[in-house]
Amino acid sequence: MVLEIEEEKSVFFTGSAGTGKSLLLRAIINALHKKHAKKPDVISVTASTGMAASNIGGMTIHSWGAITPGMHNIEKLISYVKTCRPAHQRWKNTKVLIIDEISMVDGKLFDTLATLADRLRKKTDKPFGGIQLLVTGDFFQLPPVTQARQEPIFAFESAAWAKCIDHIVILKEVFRQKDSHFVDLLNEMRKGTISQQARETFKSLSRPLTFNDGLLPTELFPLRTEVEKSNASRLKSLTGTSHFFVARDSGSAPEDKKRRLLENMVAQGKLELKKDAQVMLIKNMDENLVNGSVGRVLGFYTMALASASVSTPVPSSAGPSSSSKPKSTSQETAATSSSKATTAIRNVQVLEDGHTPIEFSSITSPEKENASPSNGTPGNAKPRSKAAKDDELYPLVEFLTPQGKEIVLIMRDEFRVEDNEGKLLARRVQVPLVLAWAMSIHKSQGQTIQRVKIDLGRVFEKGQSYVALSRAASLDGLQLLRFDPTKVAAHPKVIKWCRELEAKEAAEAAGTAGQ
Ligand SMILES: Nc1ncnc2c1ncn2[C@@H]1O[C@H](COP(=O)(O)OP(=O)(O)OP(=O)(O)O)[C@@H](O)[C@H]1O
Repeated sequence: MVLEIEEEKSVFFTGSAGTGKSLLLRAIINALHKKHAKKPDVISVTASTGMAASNIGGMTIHSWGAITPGMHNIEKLISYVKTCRPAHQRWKNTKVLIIDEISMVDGKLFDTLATLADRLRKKTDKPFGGIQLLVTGDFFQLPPVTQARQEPIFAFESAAWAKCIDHIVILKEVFRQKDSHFVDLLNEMRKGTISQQARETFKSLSRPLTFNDGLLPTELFPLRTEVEKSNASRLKSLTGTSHFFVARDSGSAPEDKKRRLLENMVAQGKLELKKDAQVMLIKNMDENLVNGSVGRVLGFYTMALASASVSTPVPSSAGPSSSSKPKSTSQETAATSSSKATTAIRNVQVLEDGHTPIEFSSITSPEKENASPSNGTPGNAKPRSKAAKDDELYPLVEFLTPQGKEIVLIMRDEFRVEDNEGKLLARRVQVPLVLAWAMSIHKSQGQTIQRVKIDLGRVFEKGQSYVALSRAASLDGLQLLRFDPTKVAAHPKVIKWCRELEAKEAAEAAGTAGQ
């Protein structure tokens, strides 16, 4: 595939859930940015949804191309693009266009993009105006959003697809799930041929999941209202004091538009948390702590106190101030700072009570926090001068990660919406957490979740079941209620397309072997 990309061919790489498409895409983007460091605007990074785009540091395909959703009149679209100078420049300057989560790109939109590229760029015989496409996603996952449950038209059905895509790569090895039995079950779902044995296994997953660390499986729902209801009732049942985090909002959009933009953000306007609340991180920090990591709130502490509780490694002379020993965490070293992660204090050490930060330094209470920590390495903390001023109490969260557990103080982070010209329309500064007893299947796409609960009785759209089930890292971490084989069926158009693709791949492989 590297060769094909270097030869400037347009490539679509796909594979079932967890085969590493996102990881590979990030590596490709990094390599391209390095290669074109002197002319970064020749690389355009986009995705079908805002969430997928933010995970790869890109923008939605609609924003990138200045496309008004639902508008298919090419002349009007061309006139509009020409009034948006940055978008027009992007159309003219881009050499490589990356599109992630292609399964949610409507076939008609794909044709529109191809026509716009032909019309807005210098004349060429090459398809898509000569732009090299690097496209990824899995058509067995969520389909394009349609009006009134109309039949979706997938990108592979568009006239432009066959002309533009030169090379298709199917990734085969699944990395998310280590258990080959689980991988086989998910593959049966993909193909729409679920054996009797697989049915029995799926049915047996209705048992309750219990863990002794207070973290419950995250329940995945098709609708946002169901998610909100479930999280609210769980939070209400906790007896602790509520801590409210009110977002600091700003931006230059007119008030009405700004309100709408802010309402659509994953980060909430008013986040209510309590000790023991189950939460999910909504920003990527590194490979270990990602958008989707689930944890439990241990308590609320200042940044200075948490900074004083980080140790690299635990200094022999500076043990905890009480006789209690540090509770072991999977990572005994403080995290190195990452340019993206500027709003958390990583690897906070706590006492044996499981929630109180150890004070390695001389700081003993929030009141004394102007003192500088002598031993602690404040992980990714902001400079001390800012810390001294910041006396807000932030949630200290114990996250469950693929490497074990990590305790982190989560501070405020920035969420932005910009227009086609890069102007800041809306900005929200908020703690990057949401309640995580429940979440929507839509938001879970792309994530790996250690513990998942799904009620298939609620699922109504093709692809939803596969996305939901394939988020689970293991069968041990999956609870499945009301299993119904008809609810896990993939879209027949996708099954047919995939069979043809695999048959073509097998024929090509046989041809190569026979030469
Ligand atoms: N080559 C690899 N070696 C080891 N682990 C990998 C590799 N590729 C991916 N992983 C891990 O497997 C998990 C799933 O990877 P990733 O999210 O990239 O898959 P995906 O194909 O994009 O999945 P989905 O379609 O469900 O979004 C991640 O935890 C990732 O770190």
